[in-house]
Amino acid sequence: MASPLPPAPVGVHVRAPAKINLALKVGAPRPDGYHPLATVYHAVSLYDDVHAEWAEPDEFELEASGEGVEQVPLDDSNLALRAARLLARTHGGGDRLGVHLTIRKNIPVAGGLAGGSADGAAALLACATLWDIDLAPEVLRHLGAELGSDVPFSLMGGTAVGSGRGEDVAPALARGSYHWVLAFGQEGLSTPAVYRRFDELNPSPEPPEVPADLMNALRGGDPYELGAALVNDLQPAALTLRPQLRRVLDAGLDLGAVGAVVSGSGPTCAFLVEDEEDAVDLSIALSAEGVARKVMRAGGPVVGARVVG
Ligand SMILES: C[C@@](CO)(OP(=O)(O)O)[C@H](O)COP(=O)(O)OP(=O)(O)OC[C@H]1O[C@@H](n2ccc(N)nc2=O)[C@H](O)[C@@H]1O
Ligand SMILES: Nc1ncnc2c1ncn2[C@@H]1O[C@H](COP(=O)(O)OP(=O)(O)O)[C@@H](O)[C@H]1O
Repeated sequence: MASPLPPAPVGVHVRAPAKINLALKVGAPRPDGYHPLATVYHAVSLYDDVHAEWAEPDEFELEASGEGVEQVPLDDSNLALRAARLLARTHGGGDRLGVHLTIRKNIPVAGGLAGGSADGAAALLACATLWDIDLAPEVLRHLGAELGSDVPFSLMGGTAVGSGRGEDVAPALARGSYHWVLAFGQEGLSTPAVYRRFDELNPSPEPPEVPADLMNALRGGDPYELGAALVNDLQPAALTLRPQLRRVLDAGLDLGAVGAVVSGSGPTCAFLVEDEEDAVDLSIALSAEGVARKVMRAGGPVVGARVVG
């Protein structure tokens, strides 16, 4: 007797990574209010998971659980729901599609780690797979840019240079893998508020450029060079809004990190160390200092949003 066919998949599971900005250079606001950026994104091994399952036609449903879930909007402003609706509207071919999305969060909300963007990217890919909509990666990234400036990078992953408002991404020439320790803040920071404070602190910033020393360090793959080259123009703004972050950064450096930087608009602080052993040591020591809500290890670069299983 022929063996029975495997059951049809009932859903799609996509995993998408957090990012840190190894460099974040910011210019003066454009007429549309966005700031021109020259940034180097780096995807790290801290992930949100999104499951997509069929729902009734025109039904778009969402549930969420995990880290910081009480701060995740469950209405139409959620980036995963927005992604599903955008894809259905633009590439659904007039079909009455529907989806039930389940988000499992590990990336802290409003942490400067692009957790919402990861969910948006994951939902785009999960729905495209579920609904059998075959799109080229650049088309998916183009759709992602409509959701948020960081979403195209969440799809791409790796280490990449971001320009425009951050949505134009191109893989960076980078060697090696890096060990990070991440220190989460007590409360999130609002990205628009940090950009506004940047404007107050920098009335006429230079046009942003990716720092040559950082690109050289990435080409060489040396953590010490990379540690010395980490830079974030939003860091002074984040520090004036959250002065206690200075203590976190200093504690990590005193305890042996080879580099320290606030990730994006903060408040997560990212520490670079030489190897896995140093990452274990630093994460234990930093936890014992009691300066952060939670301390985690992560490696990078990792791939962008991917279907799992
Ligand atoms: C600061 C960065 C650095 O990678 O990351 P996070 O700290 O949020 O993770 C990003 O620029 C955040 O990107 P993202 O969170 O996707 O922002 P968007 O949804 O596009 O925009 C939210 C708001 O941030 C401000 N914004 C964002 C991007 C940009 N280049 N200039 C801006 O001024 C605007 O006030 C905008 O209304
Ligand atoms: N799926 C989502 N997960 C987290 N936040 C989301 C999501 N969808 C929309 N948001 C909104 O996006 C804001 C920024 O969240 P997030 O992407 O986690 O931080 P950041 O922009 O600092 O990287 C949150 O405060 C929340 O209001």
